[in-house]
Amino acid sequence: MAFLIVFASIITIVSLSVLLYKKRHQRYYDLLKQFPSPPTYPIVGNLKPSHLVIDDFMKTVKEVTMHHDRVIYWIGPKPILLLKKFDDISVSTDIFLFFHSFSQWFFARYSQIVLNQNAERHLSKLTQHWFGTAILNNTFAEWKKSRKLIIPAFSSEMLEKYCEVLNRKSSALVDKLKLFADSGEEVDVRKYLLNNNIEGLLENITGVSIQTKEKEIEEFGDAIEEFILGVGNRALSPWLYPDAINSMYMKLTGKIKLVKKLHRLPTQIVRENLKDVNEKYHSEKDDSSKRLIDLMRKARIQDSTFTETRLKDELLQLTTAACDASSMNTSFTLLMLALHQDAQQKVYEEITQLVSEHEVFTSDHLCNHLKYLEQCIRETLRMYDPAALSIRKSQKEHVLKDNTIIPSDMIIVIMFHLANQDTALYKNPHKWNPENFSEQATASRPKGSHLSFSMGPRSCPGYKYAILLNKSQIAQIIRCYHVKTSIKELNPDDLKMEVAIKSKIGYPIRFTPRKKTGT
Ligand code: HEM
Repeated sequence: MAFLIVFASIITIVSLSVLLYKKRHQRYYDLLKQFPSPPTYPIVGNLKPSHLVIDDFMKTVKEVTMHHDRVIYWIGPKPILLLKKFDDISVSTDIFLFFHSFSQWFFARYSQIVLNQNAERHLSKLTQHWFGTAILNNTFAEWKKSRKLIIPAFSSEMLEKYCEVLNRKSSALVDKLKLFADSGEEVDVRKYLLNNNIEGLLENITGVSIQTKEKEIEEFGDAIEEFILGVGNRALSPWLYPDAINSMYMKLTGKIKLVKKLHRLPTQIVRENLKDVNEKYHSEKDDSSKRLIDLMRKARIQDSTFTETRLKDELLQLTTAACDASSMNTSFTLLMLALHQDAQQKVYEEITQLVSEHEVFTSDHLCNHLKYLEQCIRETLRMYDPAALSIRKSQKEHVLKDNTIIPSDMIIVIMFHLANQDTALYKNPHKWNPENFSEQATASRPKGSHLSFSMGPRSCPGYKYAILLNKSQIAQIIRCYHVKTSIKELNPDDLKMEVAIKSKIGYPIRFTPRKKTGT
């Protein structure tokens, strides 16, 4: 009798579990039917061999999303939702949308705005092996702490202080380019910009010049570039997802050396600045400083989860996010100014009206002036996004504006780059036109529709720093040099999409001293 009762109980529990599992997943699969999908094949789903080539990734995304704003793409049995419409993904501050989303939340406990709700990045674990664990790839709870640590270091008050270093570094960059200007040689500027950005950011973070570490900066810059390529490759190679296999692959291919190179400089900086943390902090008696290194010192004392290793990882991830993206944007903007001589002349006139020949740029110049240059920078960001996409996982169901429901537990690829090319927002989205960011044109679009820095809780904390840095570099270069390029135009086929949109043909620029040309 007892046996029968146990047996019946087991059968009931198993049956109920299966039923519940089916019920839960039934809804998931029913909801997927709302979205279009390309024709699928057994086992592989929508995956084709050409889709796994990193250089062709942009073609794949465009091909898959060509006819629909929302598409389900099957990688084998795993569905991924691709979104490219601003309305679906962004957090508009428009009053109508605010009330719309509030009523949705109030009545349905859902929200249609993906970026506002999904703070967890998907595939974060794939980077931890190389990149440590910090703001970009930590768990939700730990990410919140990282963000709290970093945000005050990029407040408006701190940004004003950083401008002196930015201007000094940009001036050093102009001096470096003189070598190429004298020889008349065309040069790919990106590498110089990346190293210049690293030097400036680390000086602003620590308050100490790291100019003496030229070799280490160069090694770090190379490692950042190699790392970004490696992560893109791993994301497109599911067989490398298990850490053990990836580890073996890295050892066999010698990529393990890259990890050492990537961590060497941040480790040195954290060790030099945070050893004897208690004495240093107390002796300085300055607990109001918002410089990142001081915030890190305080965090080290007050919160045991901020170990030396974690702070090193925070520094590594922040520097990587900041310097690579900014160097891409300055490179593309210089290339655009070289291709659009009329815009370059306008930028030059704006600079010469603001400052005299040898006058040093101030924080006021960078923060409050050079509006046309800023339009050129923003338009370049829109067309050549340094962060083209983000991958999130929905934590709960989301109701979109037209009542379509995104299932919970869904991997969502948010295509910032395609959202920035929307014909509903920009008349001629594939043409570089700084007037897209004139005051009038900006006011005519919904607020928050330009997504190059993302929106919502995981948006870029360094966006103002990025604009100031790029303004400082370009203003100083254009004041001294006339820029030209041998490229006739940049076609879609000349571009590739890693995490960033990049030029396959580089960023070749010829610098001619202004006095020689008389312009
Ligand atoms: C042109 C330059 C830049 C662009 C286009 C850019 C773009 C972005 C975007 C789109 C995201 C969010 C990705 C997502 O939603 O998943 C992001 C995140 C981030 N950016 Fe930037 N960024 C730039 C420069 C900077 C700078 C200068 C800094 C620091 C000084 C910085 C630090 C970060 C950090 C730490 C995150 C992660 C935020 C988080 O996960 O909460 N970025 N950036």
